[in-house]
Amino acid sequence: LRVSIARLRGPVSPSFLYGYIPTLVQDQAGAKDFQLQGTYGDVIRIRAPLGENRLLLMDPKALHHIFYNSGYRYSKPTGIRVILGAVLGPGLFYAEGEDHRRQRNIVLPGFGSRELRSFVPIFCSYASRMTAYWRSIIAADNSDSAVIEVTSWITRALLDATGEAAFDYQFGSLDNSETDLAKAYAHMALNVFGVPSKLALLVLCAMDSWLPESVSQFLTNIPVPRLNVARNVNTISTKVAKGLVDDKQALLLEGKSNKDIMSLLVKANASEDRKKKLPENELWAQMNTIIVAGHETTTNALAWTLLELARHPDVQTKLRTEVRAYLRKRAVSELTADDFDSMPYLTAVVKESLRFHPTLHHAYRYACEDDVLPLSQSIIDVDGKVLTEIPIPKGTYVFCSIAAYNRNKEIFGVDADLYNPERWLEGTVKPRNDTSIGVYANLFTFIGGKRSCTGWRFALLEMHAFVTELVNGFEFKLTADAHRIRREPCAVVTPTLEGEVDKGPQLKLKVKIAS
Ligand code: HEM
Repeated sequence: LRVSIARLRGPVSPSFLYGYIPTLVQDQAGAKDFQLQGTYGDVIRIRAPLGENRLLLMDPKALHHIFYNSGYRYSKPTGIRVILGAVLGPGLFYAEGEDHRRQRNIVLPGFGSRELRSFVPIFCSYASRMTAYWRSIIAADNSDSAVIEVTSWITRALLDATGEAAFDYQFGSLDNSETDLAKAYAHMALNVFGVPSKLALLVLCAMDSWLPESVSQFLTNIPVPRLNVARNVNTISTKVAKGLVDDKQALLLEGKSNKDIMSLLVKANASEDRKKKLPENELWAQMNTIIVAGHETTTNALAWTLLELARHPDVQTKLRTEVRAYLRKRAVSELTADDFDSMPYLTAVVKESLRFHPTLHHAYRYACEDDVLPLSQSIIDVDGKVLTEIPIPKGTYVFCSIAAYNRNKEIFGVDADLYNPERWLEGTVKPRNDTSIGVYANLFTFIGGKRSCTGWRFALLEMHAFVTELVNGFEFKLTADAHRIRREPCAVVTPTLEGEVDKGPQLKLKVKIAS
């Protein structure tokens, strides 16, 4: 098969030096993907700096091949990896190949369904503590409503919930936003990964495609503001992690040990079996990884859910009616995971929010060997040749578009571009089959295969707990500046306000005590 990815169709590059990369990544998350998908289909050639060809991919079969059939033959690109390594250390996000397999086998048992279901009371309790603060803000206004910037509250509630569930540790950031850890994490994604300048993108592309890994590693030591933030987060969170590990080790020596994820990791660290062992730096890195992967992602997933509820009052009312009818009938003080499963519209709203606003809009992959990608639908290249598969040379960089896959009309229905939870109840979504992607509901949101999100059940339980508490207690309405809300691409898709991006994450909603 004699085709080169250079002959695939794609947008014209505005610059030889920078290629199309700034246009792709400086726009709002997913915006260019949706536009290009409409013009070129599910496989798009993107020019990178100096004429390099990359792929923007949303074809289901090709993505299934990369994530399910290829083992570790597609790795994370070096630039992204070494920066993640600088923030989080050599944990799951950073590791590749055998290191990754070993780490994942040790970490996964902590994320089993039974273990996580036992965390539901913790999630419900932090949701209710957060809403108690909201009630006092509203009461202080002497009214029945107030405008609240919801992301700063949710992020602290989830930092605390993650700390208690995963590490049996109280971060206390809901009660005190000035703790070192809460301060380090505030705005971290935006400050490290927020829209980079053209020059920064050029350096990142060089790290990904041309420079040896050792040089890229060295470059992460350069004292520029973004990397200073990354290193600062790593220093502070590693200090907390070391303290925690010492505490858990002391408990273990006394023969006491808890069921939280950290206790499990510390036990693994004490193992004599090399395959089950995590060296200490990897142990600290897992904690950093779980905190960052755990709370930034779910915070934004919840923020986008509240925004869509404010945009769709009919959905919000229907959801509140279901939740209240169920809570009245159940009349218990503590909800369980089974209770969430008994509210189908709640689950439909959560699924639709995760589909429409995947918190990570791209997964970045790099072909470590020559390969051939099978396609769901044939494509036509610039020479008019019909292709049913495409050869991928070693070293090809692939932007796997989670955002665009989640809007595939064959899978999610002809109105996939609209927010509509009913699709999950009306049987519109194609049932899962052998070539489906994703660990949950046919969604690519948590990706799939060997590197799928380990915390997807954790996130779902948190989302169900928080949405139940929030819609039961409050009505959400848009404020006058809602038209300025941006889907800011900064590793996780974060709401910001046009013209005020430098102020950090912002989602202001009118929050009214629900009648
Ligand atoms: C709505 C919330 C969440 C979303 C959308 C999400 C999404 C993702 C995605 C897309 C990846 C793969 C990234 C890649 O390989 O390029 C990932 C990995 C990961 N996630 Fe999540 N995540 C969420 C919540 C969580 C939570 C709550 C935790 C832990 C408490 C967690 C822990 C992890 C870890 C440890 C990895 C690395 C897995 C590996 O490489 O083996 N995530 N997540």
